[in-house]
Amino acid sequence: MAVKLAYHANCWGPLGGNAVGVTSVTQLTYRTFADMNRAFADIARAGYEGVEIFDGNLLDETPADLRRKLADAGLELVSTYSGGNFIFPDILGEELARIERVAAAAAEAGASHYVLGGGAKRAGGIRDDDYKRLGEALDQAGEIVRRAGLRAHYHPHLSTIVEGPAEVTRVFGLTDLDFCPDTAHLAAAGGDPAAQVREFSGRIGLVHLKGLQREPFGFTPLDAGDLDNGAVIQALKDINYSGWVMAELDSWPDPFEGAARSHAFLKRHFA
Ligand SMILES: O=C1C[C@@H](O)[C@H](O)[C@@H](O)C1=O
Repeated sequence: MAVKLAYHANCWGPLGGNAVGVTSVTQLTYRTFADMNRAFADIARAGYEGVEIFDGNLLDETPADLRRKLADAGLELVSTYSGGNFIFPDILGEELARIERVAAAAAEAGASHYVLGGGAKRAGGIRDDDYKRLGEALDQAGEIVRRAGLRAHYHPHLSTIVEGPAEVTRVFGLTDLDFCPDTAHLAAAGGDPAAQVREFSGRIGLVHLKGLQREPFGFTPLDAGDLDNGAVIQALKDINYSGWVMAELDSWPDPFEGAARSHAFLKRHFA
């Protein structure tokens, strides 16, 4: 099994959104408020070959500058990540325009994957046809991403309408997109990430792994917390997964130390 190890650059500062997006949804990118040079240097020093960055950080600079910066650090841009509401027809065109802009920049910067999260929860609660709207929007986004030359993946996420295992199974019956399992989000929502890897064995082209501590709630490096990421890696081996494995950790007191610990864990389990 050939896997390559990558790390998300979201751990070197607070996570947030582009403030202009408060009044213009087409500008509503995700971002990490951090020195990306430091993030890239630490990720490479921890032993990873690739990196994922949020769409907002991607659009901060020209694709050529980003490519140069990553090459200097010895890293490959694997993927970018965008969130979206995806269930409101009035703003969907704006969200898709953003995805088109981001996909073009990501492709030019050398990325091969695009991760999408989201599906908004309404003030009045989830409506049954929100899942159909989400599935259709994801397929449209997927087509845009494919045209740019990237592979699109949907990433279930806490606080969206796709959290628990029944919702995960439902949405993948409504979209053709690949499944990007995020072990901590799936487990926190009551799922069994190893079982979900097996359930969607033919549809996984990128994986997000992080540790989860249930009490008090928090994400951890892969060698800590209550979630058995070793069992998930065994499931990936059993389905002959090959490709990028992306470790991540939204925040950690010493981001380099967190990245290095997860790298050691991955090396041990994929050996
Ligand atoms: O998809 C994600 C985006 C962010 O909410 C966060 O960095 C991370 O936990 C995640 O999985």
